[in-house]
This record gives sequence, structure tokens and C-alpha cells, in this order.
Amino acid sequence: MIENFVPYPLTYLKGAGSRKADILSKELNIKTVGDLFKLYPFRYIDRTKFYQISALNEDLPLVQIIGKVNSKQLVGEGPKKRLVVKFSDSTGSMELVWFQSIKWIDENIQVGKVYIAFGKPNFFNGAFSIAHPEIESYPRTEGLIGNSTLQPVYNSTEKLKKSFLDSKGIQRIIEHALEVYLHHVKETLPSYILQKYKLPPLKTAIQNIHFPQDLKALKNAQRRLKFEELFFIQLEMLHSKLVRQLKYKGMVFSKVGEKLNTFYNQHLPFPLTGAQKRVIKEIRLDTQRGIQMNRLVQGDVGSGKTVVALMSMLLAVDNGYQSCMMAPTEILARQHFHSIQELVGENLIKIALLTGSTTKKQREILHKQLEAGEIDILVGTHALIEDKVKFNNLGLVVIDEQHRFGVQQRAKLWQKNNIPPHVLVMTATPIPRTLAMTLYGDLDVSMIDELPAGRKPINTHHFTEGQRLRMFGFIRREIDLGRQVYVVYPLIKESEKLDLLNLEAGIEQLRYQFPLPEYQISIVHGKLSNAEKEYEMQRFVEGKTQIMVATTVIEVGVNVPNASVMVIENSERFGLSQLHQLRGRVGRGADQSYCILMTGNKLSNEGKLRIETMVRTNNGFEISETDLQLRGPGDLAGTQQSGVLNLKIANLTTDHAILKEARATVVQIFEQDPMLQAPDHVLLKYHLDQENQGIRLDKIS
Ligand SMILES: Nc1ncnc2c1ncn2[C@@H]1O[C@H](COP(=O)(O)OP(=O)(O)OP(=O)(O)O)[C@@H](O)[C@H]1O
Repeated sequence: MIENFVPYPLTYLKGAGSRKADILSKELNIKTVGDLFKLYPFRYIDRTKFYQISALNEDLPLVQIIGKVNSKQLVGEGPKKRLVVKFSDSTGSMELVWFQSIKWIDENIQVGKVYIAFGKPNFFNGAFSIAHPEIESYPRTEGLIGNSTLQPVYNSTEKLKKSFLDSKGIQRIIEHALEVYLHHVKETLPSYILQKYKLPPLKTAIQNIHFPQDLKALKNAQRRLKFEELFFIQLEMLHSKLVRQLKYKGMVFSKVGEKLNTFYNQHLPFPLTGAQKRVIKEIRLDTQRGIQMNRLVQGDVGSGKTVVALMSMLLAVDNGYQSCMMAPTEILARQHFHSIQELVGENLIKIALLTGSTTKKQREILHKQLEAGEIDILVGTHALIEDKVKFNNLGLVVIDEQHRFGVQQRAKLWQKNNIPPHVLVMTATPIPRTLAMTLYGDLDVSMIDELPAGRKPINTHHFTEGQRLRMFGFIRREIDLGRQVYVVYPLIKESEKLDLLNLEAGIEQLRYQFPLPEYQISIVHGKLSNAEKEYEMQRFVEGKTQIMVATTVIEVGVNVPNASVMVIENSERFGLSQLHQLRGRVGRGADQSYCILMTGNKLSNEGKLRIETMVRTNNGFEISETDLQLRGPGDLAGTQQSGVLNLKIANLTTDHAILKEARATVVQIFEQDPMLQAPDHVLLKYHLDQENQGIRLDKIS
């Protein structure tokens, strides 16, 4: 990629002395000229359009004004302290105001001089002002930018600004770097790809991303660089998949044997959905081919992933291998253990549970049995990863709720055998396709995109505080019909105490509304011990309590088909995917189910959109797309640790089409030339070699 092709240190650059180079390195992790080229502007100013002060109105977005600084003055104290500059042109005057970087601005603006101010005009106390405008001296110093109608704006930090590296300062360094080093940039993509997708050469793209000749050139440059970014991610992922397939001969599960057949014919309490059958078939094909399976099974909440996992594990057992299933929490591990036990009955296979609360003595026995091959399926939490846990012949690893586990944890399970076991990753939070392709690009993806027959869509309602009594009335009717109800409270770490208070106040109110002995309430929250949680859960599962009051510990995977109402308190404090997960705890049986989203009266625009989305749709994929748009990929649970989302220019929400093209291109390359021996692919091979061995590219010119 680009940075590798221009590896010269910044200190070679005029205007970037060692102090500036140092601060660029520390603040923005920019170490080489190539890194600098990849510091893309986050916005552009149309340099040709200026406004006069008399023509300003509040509805204008960002404007450029040429004017003279008449005076500057520090006003106010403490947090209210600000620098106020009187700025005027021939048509009127206005104020420019800074609350931050006051000292730096003060030192760099001179009274009597003419500047260009850029920002959003506000009308206040009968006059226009701009808060925190960008400021540039007039006339502009023209360099490369002289050819451009658009001026780049770079992100700068307080520290950078202090070293004269505001947007303008960065622009100057990049301008110089381009003049000296642009000709060193070598093309990274094969020319047939550039032709096919009508992408400009890398040099042109870099020039135009910083100093675009016009809007069209900018768009082309952006497209090229986004393509490049996504292309190399896909290249690395699909390459590592290929290497894995070549390196590891997967175990072959050649037969469907007695256990799976007995389960299917005698134990399975319902017909499988078409989607479940299809996914099981995909898994069967994978495990017959002599390659190591790495498959992601995506299914919406309640789509029946557990039985797919179980049947895959029985397939392993039938072929003489052990399996394990790893869940993200103790409650979930226990639940999987119980539901698998219930599904397969007592005698068919030997199942065991290993979690953080398994006693030392039980553990020792378990370890021995596992090593001796006496346990067929081990269910557990990340306690399974511990080195002491040794299998006799592990054939399949099922990981539930992948993105709570890191990629390294996944790898650790592989290492439990000489031959890595097959891996099935199950995720209940649907991930938008774009994100799945990027995050799990090295996995094959199966979708369980069908709910079991007879499920009714959950009716979702938005209630505010004034409708609380109505809500109580509603849940009372449902309980009287024999159903069960969840009431969930948010738990946010920073204010754990407050949340607990909230929870306690809520419980008191519920107790008042639903008095003993007629009504029983289970309470589960993070402060309880595992044993207490388990006890409370179990009472609810067995129908001994009608209401389960909980913090989000129940978020994923809890399965009580008789529960028909989910009340979410302070629902505006939850993210969309989380709300969808919580709602998925009901509607798991044939009864009509309901979700009531309680909120205060005032909602932010985003909060409103989240609630409206939940009321409108039950479709997890649609919800996760909206979530991605609202929050960006970095916020989706656990994705931060993936590393691959450190994108510089591509946007997973909007660049779906480019991602598809990039992926298709890489797939085709590996199909036609897996060893990357064609002359067109030499550079790609070179890139992968460097990525894999960490060798720097300084040596080639
Ligand atoms: N084909 C089917 N027909 C009827 N019921 C089914 C079918 N498959 C699964 N179920 C039942 O549907 C419920 C949900 O299944 P399961 O717990 O496997 O869902 P899941 O996909 O793991 O959902 P979540 O991710 O929300 O926990 C269970 O009670 C299960 O027994």
C-alpha cells in the first residue's frame, strides 16, 4: 500500500523539522512521507466562492469571507474566556470568536491585516458571528493549490496547532512532500484492474485527493483510494484463508452416523426450517472436503442456531471427534448446556459443562475425562481456552456470539490440536453485509434467514412515563393469561450506583403493583454471584416466577419461550442492536409477544430514530444497517478490537458498491492465479510477503 512505497522519514522534508516530525508521529502516527500522503483531508472548501458580510443569513452552511481584522480582545473569565475579533468588509462587520486555542490564535492574527475566515455564520444579538472559524491570510499563498478550486481541510489537534501544524500548516508540508516525492510513488494495482474499474493511477489519485483540480477529479481520486484500501484488506483476508486451506488438511467427517440419525429421527421436537437445513448442509459439505472449515453462521434472534450447532457437533461425534461450544457468559453457557441436554436426552452422548465456577475437584475430573476422550461435547465459557484444558481429539469448535471474543481467542482454540479443528462461529447480532465482509472476510458465511413456522412478529410500542400505569395493566393481563414478562434496566458502568438505584426503585414499584404471594419476581443483575443469578434464572425458566427484572445480563441468548412481554426501561439509553437483542428474548414461542419501550418525554433526534426503527421493523438485518449508519462500525460491540476497521477513507456504510467490486476482484485473482505468479500480480505478492514477514520496503526504489 501507499505508505510502503514512500517510506522516507518525514525529517527529509523541508518545513518538517525534527520537532514537527516528532509531533506528527506522536499525534497522528505519521512516520513516513507515505503516511503523510495518506493523511486525507476530511473536508474541502470551495475556494472560488466568497460571501460578503451583508449577504450572510443564518441558513447558509459554511461560508468564506474576506475581511479585515479591526480589533481583537480577550473577554470573560474561566470557561467563559474567549477571544473576540471584530472583522469587516466593505459591506458590514461581524465577530469571530474562539473559546479554545485562544493563545495560539491571538498570536497569529494581526490587527489591520486582511484574512479569509471560514465557518458557519450565526445570528446573535443583532449581529453575525462565526465561532471557531478557520483563518487564512489573504492573498493566499499559491503552490500546488493554485491549480485547485477546492482547498483541503485537515484534522488538527491542539498540540499540532501549537507547533504550527493547523490545517494550513499540514497542507504546506503535504504540498512540499508531493512536489518532491510524488514521482517516487509506484502503482500498487495491476493496470487491468484500473482499466476495468476506470480508476485513476495512484499518483494522480494522491495528487487529487489533496489538491483536486475539480470536483470530478476529487470523486475519482476518492473512488480509487477507497478501492485500494478495501482491496488490500480483502487481499490479506482471502490470502490468509487460502494459506489456511493449503496448509491445514481439515479433518474429514465422512459419515452421518448413529447419533445424528437417532437425534434427528427420535429426539428433534420440531421440523427444521428450510434455512436450518440449508446451513447444516453447508456445514456437512465443508467438513467432507478435507479442508478446515471456518464458517460464520448469522441468524436473526430466535432463528434456531442452537440446534444447528448441536447437529454439527453430533456429526463430529459420529466421526469419532469431540466438540466444544464456547459462550460469552456463564448464564449462556449454562443455558446451552441445559438446552442441549434436554434436546438430546440422557443417554445418547456425554456432555459436560466447564465455566469459571466449576470447582477445582470437578475440573480435575473433567480434565481427565476430556483427555481420555470420555466427553463428547464440552460446553463452557472462555474457561475452555485455558492451557490445562486438553482434548483427546477435538474436531469442532462452536463459538457463540463471536464478536465478544477476540480473533486471538479463536486462534487459541485451534491450537488445541495438531490439526486445527473445524470452526463454526455463531452470531446473533446480525452484522450488515459490508461489515461482515470486512470483519469476517476470511470466513464463509451462512445465513439462517427464516424463523420457525408459526412465529408471530413481535408488536412493539413506545410508552412514555405518563403511560406507566397502562403498561402495568397490560403486563398484568398477560401474566393472568399464564405468560411471563421481562423488565430490563440499562446498566452503564460509569454510573453503576445510579443504575442500581434505578433498578431498586423499579423493583419496589413492581412489588407494589404485583404483590406476593400471587406474583413472584426474579431479580438478576451484575452484583449477584453466579450461583444467585443461576437460581433466579432457573426460577423464571421453570415458570415459578412471572416477572424477571434484570439488567442487561440477559441481553443475549436467554431462551424462555413462555415469556411474551419485554419491557425495556430507559430504552433511549440502549443502542439499536442491543434493543433488538433484548426484544428477541420474547416471541420465541407461538404466542403473540410484545415489546414495550419506555422512555422519558424528551428524546434526542437519534434516540427518536432508534425507537421509531424498533417500532417499525422486526428485521435484524435492517436494524443493524441503521445501527451502523447511526453509530459507525467502531461502536458495534467488540468490533474495535478487530483492527481491520481502522479505515482511512472507505466508509462501510456508504461504500458498499466499491467493497463488492474490490472483493470480487480479489476472489477472481485468487481463482485464476492463486500463487500470484502472473507479472501483473507480482506487486500483490510482494505486498503480502511484506505484510506477513514484516520486512520494510525501503530497499526498493
Ligand atoms: N425449526 C424449528 N421449529 C420450531 N422451533 C424451533 C426450531 N428451531 C429452533 N426452535 C426453537 O426456537 C427457539 C429459539 O432457538 P435458539 O435458542 O436456537 O435460537 P437462537 O438462534 O440461538 O436465538 P438467539 O440468538 O436469540 O438466542 C428455541 O426454543 C428452539 O427450541
